[in-house]
Amino acid sequence: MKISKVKLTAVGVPRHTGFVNKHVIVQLETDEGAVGIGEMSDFSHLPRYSVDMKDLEATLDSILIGKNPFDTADINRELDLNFPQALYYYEKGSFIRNGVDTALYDVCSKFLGVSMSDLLGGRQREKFKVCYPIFRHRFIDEVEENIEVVRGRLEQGFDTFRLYVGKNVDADEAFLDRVYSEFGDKVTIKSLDFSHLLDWKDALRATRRLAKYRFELVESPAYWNDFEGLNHFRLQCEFPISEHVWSPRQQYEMIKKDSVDIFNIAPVFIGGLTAARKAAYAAEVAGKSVLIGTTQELSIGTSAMAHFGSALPHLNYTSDPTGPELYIDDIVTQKISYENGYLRLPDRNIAGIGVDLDWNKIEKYRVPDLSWGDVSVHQLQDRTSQTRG
Ligand SMILES: O=C(O)C(=O)C[C@@H](O)[C@H](O)C(=O)O
Ligand SMILES: [Mg+2]
Ligand SMILES: [Mg+2]
Repeated sequence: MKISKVKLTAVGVPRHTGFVNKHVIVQLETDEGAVGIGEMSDFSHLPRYSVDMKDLEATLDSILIGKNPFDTADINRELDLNFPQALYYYEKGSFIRNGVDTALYDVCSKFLGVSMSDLLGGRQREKFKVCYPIFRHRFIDEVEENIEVVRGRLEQGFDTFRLYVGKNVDADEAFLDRVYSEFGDKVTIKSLDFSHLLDWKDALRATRRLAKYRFELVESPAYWNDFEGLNHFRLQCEFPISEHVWSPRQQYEMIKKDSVDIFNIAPVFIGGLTAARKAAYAAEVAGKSVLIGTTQELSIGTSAMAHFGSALPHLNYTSDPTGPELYIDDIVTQKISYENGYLRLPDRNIAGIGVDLDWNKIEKYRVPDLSWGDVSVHQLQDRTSQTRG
């Protein structure tokens, strides 16, 4: 089997918060007729550093056409050379590599007539627990809006939430207080996520202040790539620490400096399923736990993560992929499904990734390019369409 064509299509899909995220759908056509799909998810991070779609399609054509899609190691090596790791969380080269790598696994599993999970280690589970995000409070009056989100999602079966914190700790505290007084044991707060906004000492002060409330772990409580800072935090904090993995080098440093307890692994941030599997094996060798993170993918990206997560032996904490619930719509015929707060894998009898493109939806949300108008830092950090300063 040989790759004969690469097609990229950009879509802009709004979230319930009003914020529109742009994603690129990848189609890899082959001379055998099988077509693989993938998703380069959420280009809204760093919007002013924009990728030219035409140019990218031509580059991928030149790398991929004529290649056997089963040569995932060789193709990933070449993608790595063209879109190298940059030791940065939101590096767009990783998003690009991820979209292509997903499509490779999809086309190979479709060709073989097996579920994508069968190429990723098989299935230890048919579903795994996920949590719903509560985006960062800037103003105290956002607390009630977010309590409303908890109320609504709880009714849908999501009983576990994660909270972005660190910008207005009074509001963070007020939110936790309201959550536990209204919902008590019905609700679990999985994590406080500082998103690298604070120096580790400031993050430690805020964590100590919020520690009277129940939560399971603390994420990204230091500036990015501050491996020693994370280690200092970890040794002084009773909660397990998680950090996203965005390059093999960064993961190596975190292992060497004993910076974390849990690696938050998302294929989009490490550049593909192949890279994510390596990161998961490295975590296992180092004796660390894993959870699956997210950039808030649509159903294609989320399905790929469901397959990836099905085989992980040390998926010990609640994971994050809830994108299909955050967006007002999707671009597949049948969305990936959630049940009582669990992400369900597509049926094992379905060959490939388990979701199909819906071209009516794609036409509805199609955008010509990945460029952005004016967006504020707050809108980007807080994933909202609100322009309040
Ligand atoms: O755990 C995280 O950190 C995220 O989920 C990052 C978010 O910014 C996410 O990528 C989003 O787009 O909401
Ligand atoms: Mg995070
Ligand atoms: Mg994102």
